[in-house]
Amino acid sequence: MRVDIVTIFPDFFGVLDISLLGKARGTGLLDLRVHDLRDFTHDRHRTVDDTPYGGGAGMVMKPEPWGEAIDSILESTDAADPLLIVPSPAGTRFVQTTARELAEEEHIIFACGRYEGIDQRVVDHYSERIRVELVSLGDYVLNGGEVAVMAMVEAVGRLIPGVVGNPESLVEESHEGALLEYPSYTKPSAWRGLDVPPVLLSGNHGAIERWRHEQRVERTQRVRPDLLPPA
Ligand SMILES: Nc1ncccc1[N+](=O)[O-]
Repeated sequence: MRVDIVTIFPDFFGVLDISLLGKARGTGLLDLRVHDLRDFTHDRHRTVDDTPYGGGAGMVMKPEPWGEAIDSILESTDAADPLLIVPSPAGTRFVQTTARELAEEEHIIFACGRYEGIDQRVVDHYSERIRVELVSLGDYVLNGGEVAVMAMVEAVGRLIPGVVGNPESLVEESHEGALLEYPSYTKPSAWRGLDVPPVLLSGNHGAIERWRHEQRVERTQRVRPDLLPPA
């Protein structure tokens, strides 16, 4: 999979050189490229935004640099059907099924805009040429799309076959099914007066599986009843 990120804060994504995603980049499983939007400006101040037509607070990102940046990426891709994702609070909610769907994509371009947004014509122009999706990480306000893209790249990247060593560890996770995951324990069996639930030390795999399922149901009912199928 190829992923291009366009941002005015390219250094923000330096952290993607480490850990699992860093390894995936090294082995070619993930071709991640970060672009500085200001490299697609031509004025001395490398201007990327301006005041909004119609008035109002904040600044809006100018369409021209975005057009040049996205055109340059599209001109360099082998993908038949690249997807442009614009993180936005006005987008559809990013959930685990979104991550799974995106993990099947050949080429994703992430456009990190400021919260005030990118000139609407960028979305309108590219919607005529490729798939464009506004995606929201959650109902809160960030100053820009970078944090959202970091989360999305991690959630998607770890699902790419070969990125996570043991695919088994991807299965019993929160949000894979409707239920949240069960609590986990490791050595020592006693810590600060707290013991590991004895069933987990019993070696009785049937009992352990039953206990784990009960824990998932109880936790989901307590924390996220909205995830449970209607009774
Ligand atoms: N919540 C957000 N706020 C600003 C930009 C992007 C956002 N998001 O969720 O993708």
